Amino acid sequence: MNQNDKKRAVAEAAIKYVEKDAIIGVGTGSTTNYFIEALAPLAEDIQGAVSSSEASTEKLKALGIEVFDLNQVASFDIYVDGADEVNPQKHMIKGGGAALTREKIVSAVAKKFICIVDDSKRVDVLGKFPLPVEVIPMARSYVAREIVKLGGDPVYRQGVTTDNGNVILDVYNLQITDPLALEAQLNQITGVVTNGIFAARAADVVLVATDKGVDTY
Ligand SMILES: O=C(CO)[C@H](O)[C@H](O)COP(=O)(O)O
Repeated sequence: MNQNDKKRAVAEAAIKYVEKDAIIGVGTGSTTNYFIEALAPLAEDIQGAVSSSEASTEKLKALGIEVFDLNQVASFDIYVDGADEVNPQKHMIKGGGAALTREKIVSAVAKKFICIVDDSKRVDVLGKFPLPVEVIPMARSYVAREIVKLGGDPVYRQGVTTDNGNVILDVYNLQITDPLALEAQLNQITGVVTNGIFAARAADVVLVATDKGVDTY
């Protein structure tokens, strides 16, 4: 099975968590795009979605799925999203698609985070994938210097502006042995909007597509 087949398989497996009349939290990225496709036949059965990016919003609306403003929704059951890495504790690195801040906000409101990945994303220790950090543009160089003091190598993601009008620093060479602590520490740097470690809000369920099928943990 190639990687796209695995992404499709794991996205389809997440459909079993979608209940009638539910509002579904929807992430961003190529795996999530397969989930959005799989949601299409259920458009009439669900109330709608809350979305973590302009890109996903556009796709959901094109399928006739209503997209609610998060401020109109006090609570909803599931948030479905991909990840760039996930460890056995269900901590993740996210933000390869630059949507990390809205992903963190929408997933914070969801009762259950369902992470959908192919097996290339499974790791023991987070940090091989460069950690995305969303930064207020005028703070970019300051934040980069502070990250160097923490042992990381930040690289400005050229040509990318987030949906919130900010920039991304991708931080290389971090061995993230304490994801909770590093997530909090990075968020303390003035000018950081958020970082792509999802440990304070880990996944509740991880679905992993392998050659043998979809595992759940
Ligand atoms: O965090 C994300 C976007 O900001 C994505 O979930 C992550 O990058 C995985 O993407 P893909 O499913 O395309 O591999």
